[in-house]
Amino acid sequence: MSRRILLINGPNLNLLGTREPSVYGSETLADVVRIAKANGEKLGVIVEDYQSNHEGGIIDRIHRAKKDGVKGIIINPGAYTHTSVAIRDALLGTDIPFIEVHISNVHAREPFRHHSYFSDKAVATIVGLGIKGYEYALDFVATSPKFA
Ligand SMILES: O=C(O)[C@]1(O)C[C@H](CCCOc2ccccc2)[C@@H](O)[C@H](O)C1
Repeated sequence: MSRRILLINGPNLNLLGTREPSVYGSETLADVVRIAKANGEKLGVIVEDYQSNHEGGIIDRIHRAKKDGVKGIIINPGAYTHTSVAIRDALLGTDIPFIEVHISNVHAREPFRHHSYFSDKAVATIVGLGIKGYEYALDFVATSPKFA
């Protein structure tokens, strides 16, 4: 059975491509998802996607992932990166390994973006590579024994 991978994007990432192209590029979230699903086909994995502007919605989707047999999560928590113990707890509670992705280099931005509630528990954190970061994350999640 194909490995199931869940791609989660947090608040405001639905605005990708519409504002701040110098920071986040001009591609849209639909582009990110389309590319991920296409790459998933090539890699022999199933990519499910979810985006929410609401913390509880993200938490509920993470809870469902365990029941759904998801083997790996790729998450860009958006601004919840810097605030959400609740989403951290949901991820840890599922025992599903995850990779954290940020489009921008958060470490080169405002100080409040330098801390993540996720990085210390992530298998890896990819920052500053634009939407390519999602592709690199998927390549790893799809092939690493850490996500088998
Ligand atoms: O660099 C990233 O991927 C971020 O997770 C993006 C978040 C912002 C989500 C995207 O917000 C947009 C707002 C307007 C236009 C496009 C994106 C930001 O709060 C994090 O610090 C870093």
